[in-house]
Amino acid sequence: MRTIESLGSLRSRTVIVRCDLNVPLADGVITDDGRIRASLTTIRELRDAGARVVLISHLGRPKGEPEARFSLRPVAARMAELLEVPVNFVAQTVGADADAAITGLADGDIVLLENLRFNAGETSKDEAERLAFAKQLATHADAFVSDGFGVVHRRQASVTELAAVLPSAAGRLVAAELEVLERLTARAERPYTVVLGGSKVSDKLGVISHLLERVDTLLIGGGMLFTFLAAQGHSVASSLLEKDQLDTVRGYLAEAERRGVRIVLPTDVIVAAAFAADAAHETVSAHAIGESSFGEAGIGLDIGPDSAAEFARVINESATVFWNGPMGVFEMEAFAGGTRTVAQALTDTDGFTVVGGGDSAAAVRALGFADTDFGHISTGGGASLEFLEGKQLPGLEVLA
Ligand SMILES: Nc1ncnc2c1ncn2[C@@H]1O[C@H](COP(=O)(O)OP(=O)(O)O)[C@@H](O)[C@H]1O
Ligand SMILES: O=C(OP(=O)(O)O)[C@H](O)COP(=O)(O)O
Repeated sequence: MRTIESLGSLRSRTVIVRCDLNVPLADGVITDDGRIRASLTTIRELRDAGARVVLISHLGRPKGEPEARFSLRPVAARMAELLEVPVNFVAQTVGADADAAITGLADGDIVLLENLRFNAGETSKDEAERLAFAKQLATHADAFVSDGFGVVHRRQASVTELAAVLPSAAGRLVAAELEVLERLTARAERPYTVVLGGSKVSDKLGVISHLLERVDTLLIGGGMLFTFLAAQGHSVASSLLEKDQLDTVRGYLAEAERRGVRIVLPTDVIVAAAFAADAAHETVSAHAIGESSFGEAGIGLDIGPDSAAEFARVINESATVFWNGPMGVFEMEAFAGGTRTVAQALTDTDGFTVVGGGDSAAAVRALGFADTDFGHISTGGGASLEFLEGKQLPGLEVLA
């Protein structure tokens, strides 16, 4: 992969840096700045080299037009604090204000543009539209550094097309992530366990068929577990469910059995009356979610204590563990227990452990664990999962 060195001298050159600054926010306040910190190495290096630095990123999933709650403005402020230099924020991604801010940069200056996904071209399915948007982004730039590891699995304008219209290279975060994640591919020490949870269920179900070729055990928690329970014929009441994936999941269960891969599903679940921090809740058998006191209104928001203990036991016996996706709605204390037990097990095991994903990383830090408690904390969840399933990632292919 091309490195920053391949771009030659960057003094007085305008360099666009694609970061993944998609941080969790609560009422406009950043609750975990891990992804901002992870992007600083490349930014500092470019600044020190005398480059004029233009930072771009997405935040959340706005649908091609501006939405105030997804603004990157708070990120610029936090980045300036961490770098201890000004980071100018422009409330526009492309257009006259962005042009003026970029052309006005002096050597070493940094500007952060507004959320890429406020523009339909960024995530368009139409390659010509993505290319047109990438060309707009590239108007005043001399080079492109791709450092948003969390999005390298996305075919989006700022990830793939931008790399084609400018001299481009991988940033230091992307390079560092790949170096560590290599240990989770063919060289992974066995037994190898992958723990899956979170809420991006349809994205993550897709990786399972390839993971079955590579791992010994899959532990399933988070929002994804209900599609598995439903596929086995159990009622899940109002829990998160991907109805159109039931047959696919039945296929995974059969395939796992054929291959001798263990898929461990929770045996107990914490069911709540509503999706709220103070909702009434109770622990029920995973096979009787519909029979909780809340009937069909019940929502499964965490794995139960027996399941968490079983997951911990499997993790402790593993030589390699990759974990993506919280086991429950950890943002609410009543539903953080499963995530806490799994995090503790990763810190206790002698095996090599990797936690991947914006929310998973935020979860372990929010629960009081330190980055050094794990072998590696990856900034990418979906990206690292697709990498370890052996897929060619579009955002990396364009840098080869
Ligand atoms: N049972 C559940 N129902 C609904 N949401 C859940 C459930 N379990 C976990 N979540 C949510 O999943 C989110 C994180 O999912 P995801 O984005 O897939 O993880 P990551 O960013 O680590 O890849 C968290 O905000 C958490 O509240
Ligand atoms: O948060 C992210 O991914 P993750 O939840 O898999 O870690 C990345 O910023 C990618 O975001 P996306 O899944 O909306 O493309």
